[in-house]
Amino acid sequence: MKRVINFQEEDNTTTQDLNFSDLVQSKSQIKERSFHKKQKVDKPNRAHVKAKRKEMLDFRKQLPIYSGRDAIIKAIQDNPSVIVMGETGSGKTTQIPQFIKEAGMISDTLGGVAITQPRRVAAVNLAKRVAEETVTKLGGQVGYTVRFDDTSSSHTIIKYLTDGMLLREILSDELLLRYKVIVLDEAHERTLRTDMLFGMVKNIQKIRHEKLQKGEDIQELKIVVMSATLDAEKFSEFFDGAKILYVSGRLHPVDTYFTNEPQADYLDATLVSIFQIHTKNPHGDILVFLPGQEAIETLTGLVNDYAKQLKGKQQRLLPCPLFAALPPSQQQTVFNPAPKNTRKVILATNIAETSITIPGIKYVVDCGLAKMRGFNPKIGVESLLLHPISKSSAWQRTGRAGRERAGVCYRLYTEDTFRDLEDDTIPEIRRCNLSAAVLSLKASGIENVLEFDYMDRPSRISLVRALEELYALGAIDDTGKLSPLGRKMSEFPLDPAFSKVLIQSVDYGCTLEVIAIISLLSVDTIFFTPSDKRDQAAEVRRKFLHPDGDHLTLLNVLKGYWEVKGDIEWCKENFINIRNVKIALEVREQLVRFCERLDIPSQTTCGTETESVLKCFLTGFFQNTALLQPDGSYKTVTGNQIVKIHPGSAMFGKRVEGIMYNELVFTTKHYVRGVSAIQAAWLPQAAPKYFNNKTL
Ligand SMILES: Nc1ncnc2c1ncn2[C@@H]1O[C@H](COP(=O)(O)OP(=O)(O)OP(=O)(O)O)[C@@H](O)[C@H]1O
Repeated sequence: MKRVINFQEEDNTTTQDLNFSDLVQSKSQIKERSFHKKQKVDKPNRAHVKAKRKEMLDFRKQLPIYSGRDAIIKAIQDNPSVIVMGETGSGKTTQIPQFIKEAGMISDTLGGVAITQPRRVAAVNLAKRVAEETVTKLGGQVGYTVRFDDTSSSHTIIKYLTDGMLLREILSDELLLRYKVIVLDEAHERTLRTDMLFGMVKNIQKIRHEKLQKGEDIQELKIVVMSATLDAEKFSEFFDGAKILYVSGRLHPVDTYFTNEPQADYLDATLVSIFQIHTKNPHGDILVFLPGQEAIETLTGLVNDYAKQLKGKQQRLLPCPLFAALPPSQQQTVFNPAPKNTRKVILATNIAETSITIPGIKYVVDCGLAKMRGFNPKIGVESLLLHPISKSSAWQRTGRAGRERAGVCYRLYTEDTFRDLEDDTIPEIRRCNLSAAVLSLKASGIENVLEFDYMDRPSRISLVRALEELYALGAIDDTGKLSPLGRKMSEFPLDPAFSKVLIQSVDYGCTLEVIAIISLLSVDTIFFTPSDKRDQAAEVRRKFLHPDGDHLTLLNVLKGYWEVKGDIEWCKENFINIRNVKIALEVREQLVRFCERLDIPSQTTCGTETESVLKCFLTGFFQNTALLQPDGSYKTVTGNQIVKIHPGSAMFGKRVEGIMYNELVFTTKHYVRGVSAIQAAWLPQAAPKYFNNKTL
């Protein structure tokens, strides 16, 4: 190891103060009564089930939230909306839905409870846990629904689902009649979808109330908003003066340490901390928060290398990556217990930041950084930059320890740095491209998106830009109404431009190619470029390069991969990132299934007519184009921005009449990625309405 990091214990008076006042502590008066079972249990299992129920009930009773059970039930019964603030791990997400059920507020006839989560991995694992606590089969009383995976059934009355899935359900059940209670969990995250749900669910509650007043046979909708770290007053105000409940206490303590000095290199600091914990601290798995996939992969390699050098009778150290692009089956493996004599070190992005309990975790290492998406609506440039996290994120990260036993959190920044952090992360709705959100609002019947009830209103220019983009894509008509094409686009779990390309691919006869390319573009990169072998990797990969650019180059790699049936040695020799190719192939399968469901023939192929593929992509990306200037630079058709082709592109250093790109990202310069050659004459064909009045 190169060096040691000195940590300083936190100053309890300043950093532990989360303002959890107004304790809900009255002892539960309600007798447990609601573990009635639906499924048949064989006789020999009865004793086991009974014992399991008792064990689970005993566990639940220890959770801080359990003592506030009566007060929580009463608040939900007496108020249309309730905000619940409770420390991480206090039991909000797993217990409140069970309390609601035990109080008889939900049933097959009254409607169930939906609990939204910003991330699928949380929805899946919470449903599994609550099924275990209720000693029922997953998919019975308790289930989950996430993209491409639904374990809920007609008997499910406690359903965990991603915010995106609830938005999708509104498309087919506009008053969410299947639910009596909607729980919006981890509200502090302020994802774009959760923010849209705030306004939509509030509106649905109002409509249901009005209908009830008119004597219609309908249930009031109850709304519960939960988090450990949110501005409760602000939420209460938005939800018409919702009652606020504070739940104090956590199950196990977490000691928090800061570094004495700022750390110049967060990767190095993380590596040193992992080994310090591993060599000096008692047993317990480690959860490390890192900003992105690249950092995770680098560190996985480094941990493996250094672990081999450990002397003596050390436990093994097993790095386990966890990031959104990993296939769900691989994500699930971090929840498995570590093999004997092994310490797991989970290297995760902020997908592990909220809601989840990873068994075995005792130590959390927080590098204090996250990659944040930004969007400049004036020029349509997205950015993905490294940012310090907010205090709220830091507390959530800390809260992943102390869930099964006492824990320790090492923050790789100083206490002064922590004090200077923003309280909350800026809501996504204020910093993202809104075209997908606006399409979704329109599809759920909200005509005037400018006047929608936003908790934090996005800038007018972002909304107008999104409307313009959707109009140009043909998703909305001259009057702003959703077109039949727009409705179809809203059914896809893709950005609007990609959905349009996929729908158009039928006319261009290249759906097979388009699905493959979209899948390959969905991962960071399918190439593997070690820093010490850059030139060798570039040389070896020349054989895949297609003269027309990245889209067809990706297809060439996939063809090569299929020819050798995904041979590992072939991938190594050719510097192909086998794991990312596999992830892309899973996405591909999902998209094929999606097309089948929407009656889109997914097998049409243009064979060697590759021009069709590029023309087809242009129907979605005609605004992401740039033309060659006399001085050799490229200037965007929309926005007149000078852009550079990313060095990793097949088009790098080439001069062609025009280029189309999938992404324009600002990192150190305005770089375009996913680039292919086009002809200016193709543009009016791809988007006649848009280019009608433009001179190219
Ligand atoms: N999958 C699991 N395996 C083991 N224990 C679990 C699991 N899920 C939850 N628990 C236990 O239940 C407790 C309560 O978890 P729950 O998710 O309900 O808390 P929470 O208040 O919603 O936390 P957060 O704010 O972090 O989402 C945890 O602290 C942990 O002890």
